[in-house]
Amino acid sequence: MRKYQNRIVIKVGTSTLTNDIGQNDLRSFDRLACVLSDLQNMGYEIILVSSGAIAIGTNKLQRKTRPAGMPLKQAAAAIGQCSLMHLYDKFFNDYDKTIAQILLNAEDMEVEGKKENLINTFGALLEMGIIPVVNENDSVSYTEIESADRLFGDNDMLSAVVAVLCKAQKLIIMSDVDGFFDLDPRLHPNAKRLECITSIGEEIKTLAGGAGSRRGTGGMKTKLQAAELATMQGIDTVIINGKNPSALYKIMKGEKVGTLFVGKQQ
Ligand SMILES: Nc1ncnc2c1ncn2[C@@H]1O[C@H](COP(=O)(O)OP(=O)(O)O)[C@@H](O)[C@H]1O
Ligand SMILES: N[C@@H](CCC(=O)OP(=O)(O)O)C(=O)O
Repeated sequence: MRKYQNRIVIKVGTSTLTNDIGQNDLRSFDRLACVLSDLQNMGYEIILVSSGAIAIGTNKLQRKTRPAGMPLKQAAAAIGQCSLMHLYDKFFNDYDKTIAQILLNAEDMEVEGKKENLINTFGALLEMGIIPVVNENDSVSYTEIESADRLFGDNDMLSAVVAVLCKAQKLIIMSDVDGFFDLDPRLHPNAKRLECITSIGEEIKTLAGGAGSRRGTGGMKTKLQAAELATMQGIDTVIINGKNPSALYKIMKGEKVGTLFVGKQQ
């Protein structure tokens, strides 16, 4: 697959955008907007895939825990998506950047006409120097929130699908840990980070556990699935800690940060 050398897809998870008591982590939003705007000033084309709608909506509804029933989860996503985009708009605006919202579901990519439209929309936005902010269209697709195998029920996977669709050079997945470890670092303090993974075999898959916080979904399992999809198409995928987005500068310089999954030679 021919790729756009300066195009990068960055995915940020709920665990980075909200704090331990479920409130919006404004410093995280600000740091992220600053670094992504700066990278765009350096000539990179940026596509942001952002989770957070359900958690932010839950917070806005003054509920302590994520709603259990599907209609309420979808309602929370609809409420939270507005706040999420308002926050991004505000922080990116501080750095003179315009953003655009794209809500989509994995099945949209399977319909040829829709796929073409999406490619054209992304292309037009990027050409105008606008930063697309993508999330699942949670209020119309319950499979995205609660599918049994979660293959497409997660923004990790959606970010890989977007990276392939947009022929990105790199996919960066930001989480609340420093990368992919040989054991879940929250449960095993002595777990070791793997710096570079050239092939995602069964051995690696058994190391990936589920979500670490009550706010995150999917954990490393879905990040690994995303890395597998992207690397198969030759897209290097890096998992880093979202609390330190300035690590992105290092990645662009080819320095080792987090865990790199090397894209297959095409
Ligand atoms: N092998 C592993 N290496 C690193 N983290 C892991 C691993 N297995 C499970 N995890 C868990 O995955 C969590 C990150 O995923 P998740 O909770 O879904 O967050 P996010 O909102 O960033 O997607 C970490 O907090 C960690 O507890
Ligand atoms: N679309 C959902 C995100 C679901 C999801 O994948 O969350 P996360 O594991 O934090 O990336 C939302 O915006 O709340």
